Amino acid sequence: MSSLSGKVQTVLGLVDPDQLGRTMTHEHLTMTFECCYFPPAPRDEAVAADPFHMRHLHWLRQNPYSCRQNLLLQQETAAVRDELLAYRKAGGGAIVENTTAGLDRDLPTLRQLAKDTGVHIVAGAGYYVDCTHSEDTKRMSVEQLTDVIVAEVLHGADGTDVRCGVIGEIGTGWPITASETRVLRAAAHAQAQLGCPLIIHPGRDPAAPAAVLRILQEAGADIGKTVMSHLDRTIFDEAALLEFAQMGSYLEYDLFGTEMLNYPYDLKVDMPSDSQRVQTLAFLMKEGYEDRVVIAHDIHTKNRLTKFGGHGYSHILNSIVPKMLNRGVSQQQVDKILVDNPKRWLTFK
Ligand SMILES: CC(=O)NCCS(=O)(=O)O
Repeated sequence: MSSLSGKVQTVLGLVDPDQLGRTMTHEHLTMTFECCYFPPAPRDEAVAADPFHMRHLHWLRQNPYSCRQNLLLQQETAAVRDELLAYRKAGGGAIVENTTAGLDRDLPTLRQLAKDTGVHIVAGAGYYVDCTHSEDTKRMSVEQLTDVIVAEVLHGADGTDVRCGVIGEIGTGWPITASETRVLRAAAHAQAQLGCPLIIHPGRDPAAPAAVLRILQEAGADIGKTVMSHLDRTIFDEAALLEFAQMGSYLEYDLFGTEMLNYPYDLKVDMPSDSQRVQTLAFLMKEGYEDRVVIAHDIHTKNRLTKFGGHGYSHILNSIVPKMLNRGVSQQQVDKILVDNPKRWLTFK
């Protein structure tokens, strides 16, 4: 049994799991998403160069990845601080900050935000998707990658003494690359050593989540202590969702607040509305998965902050929870989704 056993590791140190309260399991507070810039249509180039005006709000919400400035969330720390204070007022207690290597993780800023706001912040260890892996990362063996991830949890990451409390989001695309497979195996080995929570960003294909879990399983991961993110843009068919759910990971719906007609990374995808997300949660409750569901907003662009007319980090607490209750999800189930499931997942074995 390690000294972390029975505790949650935040950027300010170990805490008792009961201290977390309502927890968003997938957010970003400071990061860059430049790796996923998607050039605008030629007719939109002028708007994309300067979109932060009321008259462009609709365009920005529909095309968040086509404006370079919008991808620099790390420029908005003061606004994020205000948002976290509002999140606490709305009844929020904790946030899992999923920024890993490749997205400009900034642990000193996370520590300062936790001090300034009183929100418990859990930071992520490991690597994002292949296109962000450095040449060094691509050359590393599974054992070397495992050592890095373990050190990020036990000693601190990026040359700081700020320790990560979760592995991930570990990024994968579709098909899964050789480098991503090595990182997945390393994440599994590190999780097996540490007994810690793990969270995955799957590729954009309905087969991707199960393919990732199979790699993790073979490498000795604890699937019951693993969150599969972004299911709202990945698995649409109910039978396929139930088949995936049987593999035993946590099921994460984490794009609350994102409503767009054309999802640029895969035009075949119809991005669901928040109402459809709530319907899916109600379906999973009916099917008996109340102990396996977690939710969040995955804020990763500026336009989603209230400063820029977005929904902010309190949207779920202020607007989605009432909708869930109105659609047949019980208060006890809401509490499981927001408090009990994140707490169980985040507690080291
Ligand atoms: C930061 C991040 O990876 N967000 C997910 C965006 S996606 O469009 O759902 O892949």
